[in-house]
Amino acid sequence: MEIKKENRRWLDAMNLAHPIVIAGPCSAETEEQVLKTAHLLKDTDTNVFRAGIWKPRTRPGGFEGVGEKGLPWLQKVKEETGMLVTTEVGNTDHVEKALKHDIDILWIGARTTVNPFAVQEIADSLKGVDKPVLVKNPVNPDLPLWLGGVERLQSAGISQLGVIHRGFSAYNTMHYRNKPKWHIAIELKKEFPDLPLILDPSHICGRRDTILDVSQTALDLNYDGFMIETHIDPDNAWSDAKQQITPAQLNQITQDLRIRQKNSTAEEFQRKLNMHRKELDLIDSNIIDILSDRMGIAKAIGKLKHDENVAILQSGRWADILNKMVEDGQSKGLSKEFIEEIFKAIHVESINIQHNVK
Ligand SMILES: C=C(O[C@@H]1C=C(C(=O)O)C=C[C@H]1O)C(=O)O
Repeated sequence: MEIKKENRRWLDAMNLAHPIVIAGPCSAETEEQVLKTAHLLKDTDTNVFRAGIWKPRTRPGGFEGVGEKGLPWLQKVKEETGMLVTTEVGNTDHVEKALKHDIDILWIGARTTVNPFAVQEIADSLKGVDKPVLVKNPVNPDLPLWLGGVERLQSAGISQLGVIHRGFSAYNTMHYRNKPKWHIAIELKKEFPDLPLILDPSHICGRRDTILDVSQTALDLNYDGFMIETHIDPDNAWSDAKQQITPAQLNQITQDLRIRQKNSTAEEFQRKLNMHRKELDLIDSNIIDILSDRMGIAKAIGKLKHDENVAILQSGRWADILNKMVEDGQSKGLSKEFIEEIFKAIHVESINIQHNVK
């Protein structure tokens, strides 16, 4: 897949002085709730109004969205506020209805992106339609699957594209609802720098108090903007109540965010940056040397075990190492999560190396 500047023309054409802000309720509930929220958002940095019309719920029986009757409410938002409007489409019927009501931007949700059949059907039903389509990451941390969704749209002739990072389901999410796994978005940005990348902190955080912090991380990583769930009365929202914020809170967040410039040519900045980068290069080489030495020793242990017919995995020893390293790391300001991730990767590689000892 090749992504060109042309694929981000919908965003560039807006000529925004700040990252794009897509805001609005998780779900359209009533016409009054939609319009009240929209009128409050009109006076913030919000550029695009969002509202879920069809809601994919984990279990049946909950509120599954108001359906087609909510689409005219979005049209009214457009007429009365001038904001563009967007909603999620999960099948061809949604696409047809959203187009009939002239929704400006469509997005494909995380639970749809996981299914190539569903994405292909949506892509086919969008043939000849010149509207931006944004693809949320699949619930599982699979970058090729995410990009595959974009590629299916592109192959169907949709040229205005973008992706939304909403985090990934995980067994142990710590304080997130969905783990951000920033490295996946960093990888995506490296491969496709022109593909608009939008953060959905609401689904990553699952709560209100961490939205600013997570959004700032995205700005530090040069994201193009945000999709943030916003409701006039979040506590009484019919879906995702815990993570929605009021328009006033959204306004505060967008004011508190620090927008970074992409780079600086200031001489002193460049001199110091280059110096520190040289230091990092040296340390990175040392890390590789140390890892290679460690794996050499693991190989020797593997040989001993092989000759003595002893199992490779030694859970007690491994648990001791992990505990000790987490403790050591924390005493030096490194987070438990980070140390665990690194040492789990080291352990798996060590096991693989021992496994290959003949
Ligand atoms: C190297 C060993 O084998 C495995 C790998 C370990 C490691 O790389 O530190 C620790 C315990 C074992 O699960 C060992 O038994 O010490």
